[in-house]
Amino acid sequence: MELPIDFQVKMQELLKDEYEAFIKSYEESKKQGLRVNPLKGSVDEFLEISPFQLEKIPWVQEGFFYNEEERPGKHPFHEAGVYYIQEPSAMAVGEMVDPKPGEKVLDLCAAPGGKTTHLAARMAQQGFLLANEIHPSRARILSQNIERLGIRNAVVTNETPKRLANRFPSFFDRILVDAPCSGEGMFRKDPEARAEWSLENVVNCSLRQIDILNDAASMLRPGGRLVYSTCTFSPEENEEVISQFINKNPHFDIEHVHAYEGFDHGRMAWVNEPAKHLDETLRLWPHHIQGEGHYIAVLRKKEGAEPSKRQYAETLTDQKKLKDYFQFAQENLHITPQGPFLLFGDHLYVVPEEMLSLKNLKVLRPGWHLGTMKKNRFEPSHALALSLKREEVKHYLSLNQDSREVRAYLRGEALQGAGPKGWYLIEVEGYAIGWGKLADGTLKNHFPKGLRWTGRE
Ligand SMILES: C[S@@+](CC[C@H](N)C(=O)[O-])C[C@H]1O[C@@H](n2cnc3c(N)ncnc32)[C@H](O)[C@@H]1O
Repeated sequence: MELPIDFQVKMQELLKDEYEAFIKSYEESKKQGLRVNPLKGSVDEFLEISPFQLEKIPWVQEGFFYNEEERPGKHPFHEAGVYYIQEPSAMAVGEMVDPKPGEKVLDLCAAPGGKTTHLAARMAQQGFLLANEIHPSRARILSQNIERLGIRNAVVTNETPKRLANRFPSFFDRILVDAPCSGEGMFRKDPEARAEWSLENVVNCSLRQIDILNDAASMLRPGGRLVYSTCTFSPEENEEVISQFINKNPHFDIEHVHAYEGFDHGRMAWVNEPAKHLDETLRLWPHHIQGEGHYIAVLRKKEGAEPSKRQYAETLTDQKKLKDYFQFAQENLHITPQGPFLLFGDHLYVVPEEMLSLKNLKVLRPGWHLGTMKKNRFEPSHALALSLKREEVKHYLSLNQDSREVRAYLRGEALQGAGPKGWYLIEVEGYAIGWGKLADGTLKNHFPKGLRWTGRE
């Protein structure tokens, strides 16, 4: 593998005796990982039917290594959001954020959603998760992944950190800044990261990271936890960013976190003015663990006063407008998702409790999308299907993972069905994968056109 020469020289100077082991790791193949989504079912349930050879990743509750020749991204389980494919080291970050159900959590640089979906798993559908991404096309992918994983309590925005900081001062219990970086830790995985790398870009990245971190810090409530992570090795983007930030913000401390076997610590000697406890931050090296390079710092804001005035989101008060929705729920569901409701055009959402007003912000998903108010009827959304369990619906059709029908459904074909008319939750091995609408023995396919397996087996 061809690595930039300046990068090699720099790493040799930094790592000295360790350099040889480090550079040798580039000859080994990268490790692949998937994280089971507990919002869909337990790890044990999945292991009983998993067609993949899995090996536990020690540092994450639901994480597994899988073999290179396996293709979990092309299995119907992927469409059902049963797992998220994620680089194993990256899974350590969500574990360090460690959000709890009911909290207010911000993922500031969130696309494509690896860490957001991990945070959502820990929050167990309770609380408010704001997932933000600055690039519009990446924000759309983030939003799709949130839908696929069946997450009910997330809002997706496409904003700059600055504009969010103005709206959410001292608000969140936990914030993740998974910062845009020079990507040195992904060289083994991503040829583009190798091609784009330069010493100058490392410096530019560090300047941007400081700005993002400052904005994030202002959105954290007193006593809250802020996690900063990168997938790069350069001290300028890691120990240096954290030292500069802590030295200028004495109301923040670096927290001690558990280091799993093979995890290393931030290097005091790599910066001029190291912050206190900088050696409590974590470094993950590809020659010490089965994963790519990462850096993680966990910070805590000291206790202090919180702002008293907040402008909360305006939600729907006149539920008469929702007659068709309630009728749909009565006919097809055993539950009736309750508000706070929000109508965004014709689209009906349930917004997370305690959500502030999003007026004038670019919002892709203001909450749990239930469906669309059509003329005299309600049409349930794909997001609703993917977030439902069998016991929550009146009708379902369960397909086998190897069946011809499941592939036909994913291609957008109609299926045969028998039973009362109505909306059927289509499942693969008990995991919801989309809607079908039954009439006269035919289940009309409602798997979204943009997601269909056209041209695929
Ligand atoms: C390391 S990636 C995030 C990966 C993501 N957290 C995950 O686990 O899937 C960093 C993200 O920051 C975004 N970004 C780029 N410039 C930014 C800026 N100035 N402010 C905030 N985010 C930015 C990038 O578009 C990118 O999606």
